[in-house]
Amino acid sequence: MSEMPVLQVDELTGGYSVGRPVLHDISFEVKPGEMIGLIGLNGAGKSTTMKHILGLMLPHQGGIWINGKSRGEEPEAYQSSLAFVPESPLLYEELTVREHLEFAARAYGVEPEAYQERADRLLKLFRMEEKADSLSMHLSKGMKQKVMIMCAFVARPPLYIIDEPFLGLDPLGIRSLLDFMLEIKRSGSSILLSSHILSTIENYCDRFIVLHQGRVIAQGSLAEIGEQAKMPGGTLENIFYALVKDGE
Ligand SMILES: Nc1ncnc2c1ncn2[C@@H]1O[C@H](COP(=O)(O)OP(=O)(O)OP(=O)(O)O)[C@@H](O)[C@H]1O
Repeated sequence: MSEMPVLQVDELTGGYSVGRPVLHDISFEVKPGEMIGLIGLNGAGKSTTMKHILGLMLPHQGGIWINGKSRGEEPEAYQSSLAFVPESPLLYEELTVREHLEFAARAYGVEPEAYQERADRLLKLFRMEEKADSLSMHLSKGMKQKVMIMCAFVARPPLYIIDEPFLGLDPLGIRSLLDFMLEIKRSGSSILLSSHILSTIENYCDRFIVLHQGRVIAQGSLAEIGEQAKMPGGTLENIFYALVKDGE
């Protein structure tokens, strides 16, 4: 019997108004310990897919299950099974970095000891120790992005949804995030990651889902989508380019 997916998206049609879907018949799965790259041009539907998974938007058709449960069936279990890193940082200006981490830990019911250990580790990893007691309004753009990332990783849910996390991060921050995501994966959690920086994610994701104009036009490992694009052995960027050009 195959392993139960952490996330199952089945024939999802959805969007911002019922008569005008922007997602059409999207199906894919994320298995435990997998890192999946969701890639597509601007407006392809990556963030909209994520908003549906997060429960911020309701499917017009089809369904979404986390560990076999839909949001309608078990809203609390569903919601506590995922953590989200949004594309642009949303912080409370008058809270410090540490207060943000504490707030996130409390929201996810993280035990104080585990919180302390994780917060110290994350502050060190993202070189934010000196800023731990700074108000978020006094942080640089990249530092704000790091706070969002650290808040998500203070919790240990089975599924992380991460929307274009690299923008604004310096090269050390990008490397720290990639290495940390590998560690999270090894511990059994799964990651759905969207990014335009294809060369960065190429060697880190187990599989890719290529969205184009709200449809999945290819999915699989780099080798598999390379075959689908008739470009075996190609780089992710070349494969992606061939797929979307064909999809026009
Ligand atoms: N709040 C909104 N209301 C109506 N339409 C929207 C809204 N947000 C996005 N859309 C539309 O939905 C479609 C998919 O957009 P989405 O934001 O999911 O793309 P994306 O793949 O995340 O793009 P990007 O790479 O630019 O972040 C686009 O046609 C966009 O215009």
